[in-house]
Amino acid sequence: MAKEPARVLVTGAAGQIGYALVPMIARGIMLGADQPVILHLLDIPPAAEALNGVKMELVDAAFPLLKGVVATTDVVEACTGVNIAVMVGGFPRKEGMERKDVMTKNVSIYRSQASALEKHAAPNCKVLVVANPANTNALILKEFAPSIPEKNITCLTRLDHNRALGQVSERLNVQVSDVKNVIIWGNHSSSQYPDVNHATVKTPSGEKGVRELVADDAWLNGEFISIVQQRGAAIIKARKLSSALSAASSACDHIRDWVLGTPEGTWVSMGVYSDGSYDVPPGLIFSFPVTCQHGEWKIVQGLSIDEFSRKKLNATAEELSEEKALAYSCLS
Ligand SMILES: NC(=O)c1ccc[n+]([C@@H]2O[C@H](COP(=O)([O-])OP(=O)(O)OC[C@H]3O[C@@H](n4cnc5c(N)ncnc54)[C@H](O)[C@@H]3O)[C@@H](O)[C@H]2O)c1
Ligand SMILES: O=C(O)C[C@H](O)C(=O)O
Repeated sequence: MAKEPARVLVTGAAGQIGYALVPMIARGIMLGADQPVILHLLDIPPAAEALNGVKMELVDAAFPLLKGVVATTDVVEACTGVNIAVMVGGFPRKEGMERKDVMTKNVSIYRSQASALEKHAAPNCKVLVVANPANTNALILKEFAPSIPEKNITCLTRLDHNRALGQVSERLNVQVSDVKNVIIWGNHSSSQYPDVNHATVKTPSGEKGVRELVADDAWLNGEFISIVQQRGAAIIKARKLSSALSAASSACDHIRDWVLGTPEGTWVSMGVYSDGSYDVPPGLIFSFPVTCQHGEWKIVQGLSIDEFSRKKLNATAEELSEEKALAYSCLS
């Protein structure tokens, strides 16, 4: 029997990530090739005409899985009945700006959209915040939507995770699909810690550790980390726009794995509400290694953390605590 359509909200749908993301969702890349979808597209009134253009193109593409499009500038209409909410809407970082610069503009948006989601989304709606500062926007959303379970509110660090996989694959000249279990710890910012200590590569003679294969700790502890941390800025420098196709694709990866599960023996990175695992302060949205099953994520436990990693985890946690304080000061 055909599945009921899932309602998927994309905020900021007239923007560049939105434009890349909505056809991916309508093609089944996010929720599977057997899952019909109804897209809810939200943007602000100045973008209403462009948003309508996106809707026209979705109709023109005649996606078999797409069972309807609600394109609106009304947040209540946009949030009503949604099962998945991908929060892309906001003010993007421009060349030379730090994430903190966009904080004031974005936290007030996330506060008001939290209330709309809380009141009007479907029960058990899963939320992914993409807009920067992603971890802190997600935290604000959580704080102002207290009836949404905290496990349902996440932020995107899968793009950083995928970037780390990509860098290892380029360095070793192996297929990216053969690399797994990198970890992004912490903030989706330049303080994040891309960790390869538990990452492996599938080789003809079995799985081997990335550290062993790269055999260059100076590169792994230095340039590799900086490349991944600074990749967003490098894309902005090259395109004069922030990443869009890779962000959209990674948002699909995040939701697909969350809903449909991670492959056996593989973990992914997700920004989730900290329960104090790995001595990360509770009460932050922090990127951890997670596995997913039956629509629930679980932090991978028991990984060894050496002194180098400990310092990096502490630094990114500290930045997130500062962002949290700054966000609250912007709200008052
Ligand atoms: N977490 C990640 O990995 C990641 C990666 C890339 C970009 N980003 C962030 O994603 C966000 C979107 O990037 P983009 O390149 O698509 O930006 P964009 O400027 O092209 O699009 C943003 C859209 O949001 C809309 N918008 C603004 N305020 C809104 C509101 N209150 N409600 C609904 N829509 C609103 C704008 O009108 C615009 O259409 C930015 O914050 C960017 O920094 C995050
Ligand atoms: O760095 C940015 O602001 C853009 C985005 O978060 C990215 O990682 O590409």
